[in-house]
Amino acid sequence: MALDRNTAMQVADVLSKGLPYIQRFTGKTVVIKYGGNAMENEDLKSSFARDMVLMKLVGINPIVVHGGGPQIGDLLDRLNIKSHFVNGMRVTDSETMDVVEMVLGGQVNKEIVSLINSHGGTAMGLTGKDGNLIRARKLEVMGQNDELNRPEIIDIGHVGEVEQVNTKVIDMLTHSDVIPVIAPIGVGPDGASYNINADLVAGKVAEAVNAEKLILLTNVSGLKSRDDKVLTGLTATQVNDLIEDGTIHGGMLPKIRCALSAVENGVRTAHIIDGRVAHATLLEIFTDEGVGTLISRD
Ligand SMILES: Nc1ncnc2c1ncn2[C@@H]1O[C@H](COP(=O)(O)OP(=O)(O)O)[C@@H](O)[C@H]1O
Ligand SMILES: CC(=O)N[C@@H](CCC(=O)OP(=O)(O)O)C(=O)O
Repeated sequence: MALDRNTAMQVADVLSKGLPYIQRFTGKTVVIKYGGNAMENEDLKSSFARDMVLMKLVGINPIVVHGGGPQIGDLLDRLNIKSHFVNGMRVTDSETMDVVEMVLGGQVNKEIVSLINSHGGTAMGLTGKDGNLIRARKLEVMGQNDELNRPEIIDIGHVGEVEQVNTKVIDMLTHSDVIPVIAPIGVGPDGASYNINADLVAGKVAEAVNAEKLILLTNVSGLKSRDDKVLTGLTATQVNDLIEDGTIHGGMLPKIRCALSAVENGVRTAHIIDGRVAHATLLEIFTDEGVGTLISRD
């Protein structure tokens, strides 16, 4: 059906307003951490997939790193396997690692790949094991030994941190028309699998590819002040102050830490945005206002 003249003018106006952003970001790489709420609702899923396809078509290179904590939790429940977290990391024994690998590398990764492809893109899914994309080492977590009243390293199993990202594999894909979709599983020197927090992987991938932006989709409207207002623009020093005075805590802490590390290691800006808003990624890239918190170097 043809658009009426007014609507057609509005469409032309919106497209034309996107021009400066397309000019600024074409040829640049943007790493997007996708997870949480944005992955559980059909409309949000398809708006995310369309955003990735559109970005690619206007010359931006999107790289998707996904989570899937709730999906791992669901399958563990169905299998009657208990799961708990230390410092925001899932304690991962061998049995849990098998489930993590099945859910992240199989179910969630392939769902995102086919979602993007069904909207006209060409996405390819990888775990950190494919092409040795994410080399990992065991993560050492400090805890308190109450009996001896001193800190000690707690063994949380097959949980890793990123040692190195093989950018050759990513370059191969981004220089073609392919959108890489990465599951946060790392590989150790002996070929073992490591379960890695998806925010950490997104941050390290963004650093390794010198991304223009790291975008972390989450379930709040952005980084908030003590009186619950979204803080729209912050420098690294301001973020450090908010960590020190306790304004940032819980699940936001690891997210913010990897955003900070990213901007301090070459990524131009990091964005914490609301994954519950349709087309959140597009709004963040193609408008000045954005939809969350922008963190930049000092
Ligand atoms: N200053 C803050 N601003 C916003 N959220 C915060 C802040 N401090 C702590 N949080 C908490 O961090 C949560 C986001 O982290 P998390 O639940 O781990 O996100 P995700 O599941 O998207 O990775 C928010 O829902 C909120 O409860
Ligand atoms: C070590 C660790 O905790 N790994 C995460 C990996 C998935 C993830 O990070 O998913 P979200 O981003 O959706 O939370 C986990 O097992 O849940």
